Amino acid sequence: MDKFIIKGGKRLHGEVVISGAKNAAVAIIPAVAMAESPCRIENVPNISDVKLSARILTEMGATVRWLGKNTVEIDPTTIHTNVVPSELGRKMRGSYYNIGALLGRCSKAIVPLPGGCDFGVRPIDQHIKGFKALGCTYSLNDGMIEVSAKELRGAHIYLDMVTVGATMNIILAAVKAKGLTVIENAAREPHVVDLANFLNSMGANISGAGTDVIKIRGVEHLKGITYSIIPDQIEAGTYMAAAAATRGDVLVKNVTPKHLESITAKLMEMGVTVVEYDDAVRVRCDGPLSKCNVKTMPHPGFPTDMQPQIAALLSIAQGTSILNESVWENRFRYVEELKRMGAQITVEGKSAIIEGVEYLKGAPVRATDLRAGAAMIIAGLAAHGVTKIEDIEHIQRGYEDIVEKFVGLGADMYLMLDPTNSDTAKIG
Ligand SMILES: CC(=O)N[C@H]1[C@@H](OP(=O)(O)OP(=O)(O)OC[C@H]2O[C@@H](n3ccc(=O)[nH]c3=O)[C@H](O)[C@@H]2O)O[C@H](CO)[C@@H](O)[C@@H]1O
Ligand SMILES: C=C(OP(=O)(O)O)C(=O)O
Repeated sequence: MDKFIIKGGKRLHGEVVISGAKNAAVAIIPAVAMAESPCRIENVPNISDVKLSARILTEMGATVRWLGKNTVEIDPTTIHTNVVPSELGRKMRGSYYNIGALLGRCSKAIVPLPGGCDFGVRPIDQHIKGFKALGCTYSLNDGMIEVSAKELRGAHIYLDMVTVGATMNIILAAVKAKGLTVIENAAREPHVVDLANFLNSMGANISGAGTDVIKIRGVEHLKGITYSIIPDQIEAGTYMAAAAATRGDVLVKNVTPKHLESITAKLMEMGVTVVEYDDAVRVRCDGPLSKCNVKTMPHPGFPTDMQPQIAALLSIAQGTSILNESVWENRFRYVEELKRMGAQITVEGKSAIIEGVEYLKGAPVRATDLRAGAAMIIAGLAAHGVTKIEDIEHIQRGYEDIVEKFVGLGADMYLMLDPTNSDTAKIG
């Protein structure tokens, strides 16, 4: 089993360049299927979820060419099927965006139930409700979702809860539907806006992305374009938290500071200095961290995808902090791992009560999911002694060159390859 080995206690310093946003890329790549000519996508994060998204299109007949590490050219005109291969689609969450994109392309999609991080039940009923409102029929056969329509028609859709996935999937399905679609109670995350900007550049007519009412007027044609994906808010937040945890001084480059405001606000409440520039933030921490209460919320609230990382930080802050998870039923599985390192955390329902300790101690731990893994890295970097992190394939779903980036900041960290693991080569 491949592992990350971290010898803690090094103060991070220097500069780190943030990659493109995973949760934008995994929607934009399937969306290319609707274009009538090739698209070139730039600032694509080189991570396993994105490689899978591209492989799905390749398997469906698209011509996919990587031009270097972070640019991909996709010719969708050769796609010859509306079926997403089950063994690929099941491995990631964002594969569900193939439903909306294939509906837009050919009014029919057969896509496996998606995978992704395990937070308990992750329903997609709001996606289905949206597709039905647009005139689709739906069935589930052998783990494959089948959605089709004779003709997609615009509709007024009220989402029962703020959901990123349903908002983006309905946008995709509605872009070429006849007439006007209105999504109420829409998600406002930066990746929702990025998808809408991408589609509008192709010729779509979407307004209101970034607010809770999004209007989509159907168009007949979408053209191929060149587009650059926004920086990853969560990757940036992870390096910000790591800088704070190690009492470091790090310039986090290629970010949109506006997208980081909720994270910046909490770090500052903890006593960290954060200076914003046009497309960078400098994070410096000299003294002890103070306790702070955090509640995760849909954007512009504090992102749930930063919840484990902030827990690692609060574990070594002075005083008792309350961390409340309001998006997912069960996103505290990593707490048992942090406790192996000496963290004092009690979970009560959807809250974690964190009593800060003076320092954590290195230990063998598991990355129970993607951001849980990021939290283990932050804890390991700040801890006394050596931390060995297993199940790192979760981390590689969402962080490009994570070892190289942390080593560039002065971390003592390396990837220990398991020679018997044949998947290692594929992660790349
Ligand atoms: C690939 C991707 O972009 N993943 C992100 C996306 O996941 P994902 O799109 O799966 O998350 P949602 O925003 O849809 O889920 C938010 C909440 O709504 C509930 N819900 C959602 C859909 C639905 O049909 N029914 C329903 O009940 C979920 O159980 C959850 O409690 O947004 C989450 C919330 O920011 C992030 O943690 C994930 O990183
Ligand atoms: C939960 C996440 O991803 P996914 O929805 O792809 O599992 C995440 O990015 O933190």
